[in-house]
Amino acid sequence: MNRPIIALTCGEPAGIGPEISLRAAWELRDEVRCVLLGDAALLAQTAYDIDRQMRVAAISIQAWRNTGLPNFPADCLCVIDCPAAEPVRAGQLDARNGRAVLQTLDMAVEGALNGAFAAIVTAPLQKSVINDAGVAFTGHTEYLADVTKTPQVVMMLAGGDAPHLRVALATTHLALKDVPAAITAESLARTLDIIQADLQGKFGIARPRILVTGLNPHAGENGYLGREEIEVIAPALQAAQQRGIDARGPYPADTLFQPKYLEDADCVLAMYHDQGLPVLKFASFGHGINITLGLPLIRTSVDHGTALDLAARGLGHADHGSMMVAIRAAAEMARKQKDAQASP
Ligand SMILES: NC(=O)c1ccc[n+]([C@@H]2O[C@H](COP(=O)([O-])OP(=O)(O)OC[C@H]3O[C@@H](n4cnc5c(N)ncnc54)[C@H](O)[C@@H]3O)[C@@H](O)[C@H]2O)c1
Ligand SMILES: N[C@H](C(=O)O)[C@H](O)COP(=O)(O)O
Repeated sequence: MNRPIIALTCGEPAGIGPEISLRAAWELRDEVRCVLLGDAALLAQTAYDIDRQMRVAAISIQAWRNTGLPNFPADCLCVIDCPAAEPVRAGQLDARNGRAVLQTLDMAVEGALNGAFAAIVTAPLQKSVINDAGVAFTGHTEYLADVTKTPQVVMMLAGGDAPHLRVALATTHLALKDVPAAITAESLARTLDIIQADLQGKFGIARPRILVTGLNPHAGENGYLGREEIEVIAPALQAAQQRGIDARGPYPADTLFQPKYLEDADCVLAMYHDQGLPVLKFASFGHGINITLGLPLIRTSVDHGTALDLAARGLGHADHGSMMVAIRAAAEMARKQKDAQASP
């Protein structure tokens, strides 16, 4: 079988990222060739502690750049070594290791853009640690947009028991007080264009149906509870419809998430992080995934964070289900994108 090569960044080394990355990569080794990016010594020790059968072999960044990936057998996971600056203690954050985490992302992007990797899958990192290391950072989503020089991207989570529950966000990691000003006709137009293009190109949905929430309670109650729906969102939806996008709304967010609406939709566009994601995570925490739309590469991630509480208790407490789904989804998106490019 022709296994796609996927870069798997192992995230915060003191969290559950190394463990769930190894477990998922190992279980999926017949379907996908995962290349792990992280501290090689930590990953080798973690692999040994999980399962003595699990084999990992590491190469340096320089060796990878000079000669590419070695031809390891399928039962040996490849690691590109991005060494932590300081010894890692499970469950204990150390800002001195923050830059090594960013290095894993940089290497994954480099490989995805030069064609070495079909996609990137990211294990969770601790956003505060990157900031404590001296780098302003709000999330993978924004960082990947920055390093690939992409002016706008869209965060979308997928999962849940309803078929195809996908929730995209009009704003990402933004303080609540800054949300209204960030929602403009222009930003909504770009967001809807990105959702349409990626649901077509990476998910194979010919004419995506997008349901859009309002910003205010009861979608503004005809202007009595806020005017963003009347002044910004509805006009943006009309303009999108004229561009051939099937976007409907704005609907009250509190009642939109029920099967009779969702059955007729490929994606819900919510206005901000905690308007859309609690619904998705309530429906599917542990087997949902996070996808960045609009990038010049494929990136998926898990639906959970670093779970330092579990990492501190040792191996065997974290569920790697979301990581399995994220890897499989990335491989599938890579296949769909390749097919779409082959038949314009
Ligand atoms: N993709 C990412 O990089 C990503 C995603 C979400 C959160 N985060 C970051 O993670 C850090 C911690 O965030 P948090 O505490 O809000 O959320 P969290 O997801 O780390 O933890 C919330 C709860 O869920 C549990 N949990 C999380 N993952 C689990 C798993 N795989 N199996 C079993 N239980 C699991 C934890 O034990 C905890 O009780 C923050 O810095 C946050 O920004 C990163
Ligand atoms: N917003 C995401 C979530 O709640 O799951 C999470 O913070 C990760 O975001 P990035 O992929 O941008 O790091």
